[in-house]
Amino acid sequence: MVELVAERKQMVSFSTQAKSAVVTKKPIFQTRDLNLWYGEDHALKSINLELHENEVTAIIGPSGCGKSTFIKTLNRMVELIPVVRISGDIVYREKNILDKSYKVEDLRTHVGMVFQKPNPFPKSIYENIAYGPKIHGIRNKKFLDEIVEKSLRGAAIWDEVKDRLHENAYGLSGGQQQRICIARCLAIEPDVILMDEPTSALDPISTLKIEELVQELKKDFSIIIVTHNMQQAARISDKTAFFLNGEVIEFDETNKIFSNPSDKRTEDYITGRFG
Ligand SMILES: Nc1ncnc2c1ncn2[C@@H]1O[C@H](COP(=O)(O)OP(=O)(O)OP(=O)(O)O)[C@@H](O)[C@H]1O
Repeated sequence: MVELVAERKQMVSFSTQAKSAVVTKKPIFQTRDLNLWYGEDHALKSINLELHENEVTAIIGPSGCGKSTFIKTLNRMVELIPVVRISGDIVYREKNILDKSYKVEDLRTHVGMVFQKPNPFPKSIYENIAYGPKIHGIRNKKFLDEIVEKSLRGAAIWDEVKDRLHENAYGLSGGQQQRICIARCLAIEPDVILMDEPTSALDPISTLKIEELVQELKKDFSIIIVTHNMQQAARISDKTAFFLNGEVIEFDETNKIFSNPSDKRTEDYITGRFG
C-alpha cells in the first residue's frame, strides 16, 4: 500500500507539471440534474458534471454504481433499452442532446465509443476502418486509402498491419483488435471518444499501449474512460469522477482525488477498503 501511494504521488507530480502550462479548456459535455431509471431502479441520481475538451476524464466506482450507464447516456446508446427513462439535460457543445430535435445519427458522428471487449467486424482490417466513412458517402478509393492509413497510424497500429490490410481482423491479437476498434472510431473523425473499460480484457503490454495511445489521442480528442483500475485512472486521466450508488460523490483533478480526496468514501474506495 505504501508503494502504491508513493507511485500515485509520483504520477501526480508528473501530471501537475504537465498541467501547469494548460490554459482554460472549453466544456464539451455538461450534465444538469441528469437522472436515469431502468424501470423502478434509479441508476443515475442528479448528475451534474462539466467535462472539458482535450482532457481525459476517468469514471471510477464499484461495480453497479452506474459508470457504464453514464457514458452510454452521453451517446444516447442507453435509450435503446426499452425500460429506460431519463430526465435532466445533457449539453454537448452547447446543444441539449436529449432534446427531441437532436438527431442521434449526428451525435454518433461526433461521439465514438470503444467497448470492453474488442468487437471488430468479421471483415478485413481495411474494411473495418473504411466502413464508417463509406456509410457517410465516401467512395473515392484514394481518399478511403488515406483515411484508413491515417486512422491506423492514429491508433498506433499502422506498422503492425500495413502489410496485411486485406486479412480478416479476427486474425489479430486482442490488443491489436482493440486498437483496430479505436482506429475505426477515429475514421469517423469524432470529437469525443467514450471508452468503457477498454483494457480490462487485455494483457499488460497491450494495456500499456492503449494507455500511451490515450495520452496521444487527447491532443486531438476528448476522452471519457470507465476504468476499474485505480492505477490506470491515476496514470492517464486529468480529471476523475467517483460514482457510488448512482451518485457522483466527488469530481476533481485526478491528482487531488488520488492524493487528497475531499470525501471519506472516495478515500475508502481508492485505498481499496471497498469495491
Ligand atoms: N439493461 C439494464 N436493465 C436493467 N438494469 C440495468 C441495465 N443495465 C444496468 N442496469 C442496472 O443499473 C445499475 C448500474 O449499472 P452499470 O452497468 O451502469 O454499472 P457499472 O458501474 O458500469 O458496473 P460494472 O463496473 O459492474 O460494469 C445496476 O444496478 C444495474 O443492475
